[in-house]
Amino acid sequence: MPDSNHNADLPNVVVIATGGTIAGTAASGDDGVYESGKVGVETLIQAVPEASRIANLTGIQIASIGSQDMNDVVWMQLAKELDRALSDDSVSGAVITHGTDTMEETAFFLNLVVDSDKPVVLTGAMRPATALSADGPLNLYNAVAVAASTKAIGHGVLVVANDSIHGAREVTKTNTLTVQAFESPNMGLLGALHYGTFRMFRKPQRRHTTNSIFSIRSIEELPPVVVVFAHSNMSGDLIRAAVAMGARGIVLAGVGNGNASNRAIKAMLDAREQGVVIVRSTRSSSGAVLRNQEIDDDAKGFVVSDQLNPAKARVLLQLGLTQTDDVGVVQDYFWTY
Ligand SMILES: NC(=O)CC[C@H](N)C(=O)O
Repeated sequence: MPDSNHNADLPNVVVIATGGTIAGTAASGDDGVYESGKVGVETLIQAVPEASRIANLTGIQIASIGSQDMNDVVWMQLAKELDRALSDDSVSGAVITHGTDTMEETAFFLNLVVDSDKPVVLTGAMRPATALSADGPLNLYNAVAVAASTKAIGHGVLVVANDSIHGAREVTKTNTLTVQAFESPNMGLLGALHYGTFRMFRKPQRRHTTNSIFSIRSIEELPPVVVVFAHSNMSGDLIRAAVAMGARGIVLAGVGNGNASNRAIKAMLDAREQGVVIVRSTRSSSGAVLRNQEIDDDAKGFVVSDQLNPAKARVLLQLGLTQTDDVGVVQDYFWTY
């Protein structure tokens, strides 16, 4: 890995690029219309020479996609490449550049399948590389600072954006446009940054990385799991369609306490009879869905998502179904991860 610019006194950090706005380009600095994933990893690294003063950076390009196109195949590649990189004793940590839209899902997936306590930091940008006041360069610099530091060891996979350090389990995208696009609604931040200097406030309580039973070394593919969004006048049609297309799990983005219309609940019970695992999550942006609140989960055989939003509940259910479809065991995963 070492090249002519290698500085033996600095930590080595791998930068794995997947695309997103951080690598996006527009026709001019004030153009909000842009294409994701146009700039390669070497250009991204060269655009932030300050980052190469805090770590030796090695770039790996995994994909060049907007994260709306992120999928299980890229996840497998990404997690296996990350696992390989972190197994190298000379590597201190990794940064993954990623579109912001589904960053929280990829972060949570990696948090559960990567078997290393070295810092893994996802970052991205809300403004393309060519924009006025692009936010990507400082986000990348900050992400490298965290990935290079022993202070970030053992905190699970992190998301760094806009001077904040979030945990993979809690972080969610809460704004479609502004640079302050991420929050951790139930728990708050894990740490805060100021031009690469940072403090960690706490460690995540739930199991992750080296403490997780899921491992990328034993997973080749993930089972089909879909999210169905609840709303007024909801029928059971989409739940029946999910079963017909072969879903092994369905996450309900329920109203309030993870609820849905009688017709939808009836379709969920029919799905259960066919062995489909049902997880009740919520479309509300904070709080938890707990067992037997409004709905008798014990009698119906449903699982509740605790604090995981529907997108993250989908990730844990996919991983859970690689091990079992026993709803008691799956429920335990939702209490512990
Ligand atoms: N700001 C962004 O990164 C969003 C761009 C794109 N939709 C993506 O998620 O990659």
